[in-house]
Amino acid sequence: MKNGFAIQTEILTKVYGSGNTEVVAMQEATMNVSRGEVVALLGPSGSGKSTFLTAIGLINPPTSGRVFIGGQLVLEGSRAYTNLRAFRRKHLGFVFQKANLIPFLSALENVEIALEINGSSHRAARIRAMELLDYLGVGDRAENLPSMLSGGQQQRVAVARALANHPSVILADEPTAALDSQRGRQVMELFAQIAHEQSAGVVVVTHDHRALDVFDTLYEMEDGVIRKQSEVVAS
Ligand SMILES: Nc1ncnc2c1ncn2[C@@H]1O[C@H](COP(=O)(O)OP(=O)(O)OP(=O)(O)O)[C@@H](O)[C@H]1O
Repeated sequence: MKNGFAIQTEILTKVYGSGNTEVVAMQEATMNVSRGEVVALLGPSGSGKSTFLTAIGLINPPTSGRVFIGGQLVLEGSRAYTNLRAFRRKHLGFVFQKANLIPFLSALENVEIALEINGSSHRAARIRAMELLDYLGVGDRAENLPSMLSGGQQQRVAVARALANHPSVILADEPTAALDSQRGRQVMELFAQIAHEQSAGVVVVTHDHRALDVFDTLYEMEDGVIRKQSEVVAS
């Protein structure tokens, strides 16, 4: 059952704790991300951005509400409609604030391993990993260990790893926090390029307001509520 959406959420709510320690971290959060759309999710610290991202990333299920990925119902509250680990590996790519590369593997091997875990042969993994590093502009650093790469180069390798299995959804949590503004902008531009060229839905949580023009859509989260930026401006 395919439709034009990479991600759809219906009134996601997340409540942590109970009684007087109860925190409503996310309230009726609804967001539709098309294939090929790159979205920024902004908002102050503690507003619920990570809670939302980890819910659509199938890591931290919502208390209630539904998550669809590629038109398929995957979660309804904490009830899973599929094997979440396998589904995550196949359909989702994650990029974090720090590249989190395996320090004793080369850039190439860091990407290869993501493919081999998913069943690729060593030979096929090597070819695809090299293609990805070239695509991301770090092909010439393939044999280097992460410690020999700059922060921006490491982040590009992390993006290559996230793309390895052709995910339909890419989720990034403050991917430019450790980068200077020029390299941060390049990484944001890369996300836009990936969304447009690979028809993936991309959601980037960011505090970085310097490169917002690369995004198709901006959402703002405040006190657990998500609104599209145009609605924020209009109100
Ligand atoms: N495991 C948890 N148990 C209890 N409360 C939590 C838990 N995780 C998050 N919260 C609370 O939920 C709210 C939203 O947190 P969340 O981490 O989603 O915000 P955020 O917008 O990602 O913040 P930041 O930008 O600082 O990362 C906060 O009030 C936080 O304290």
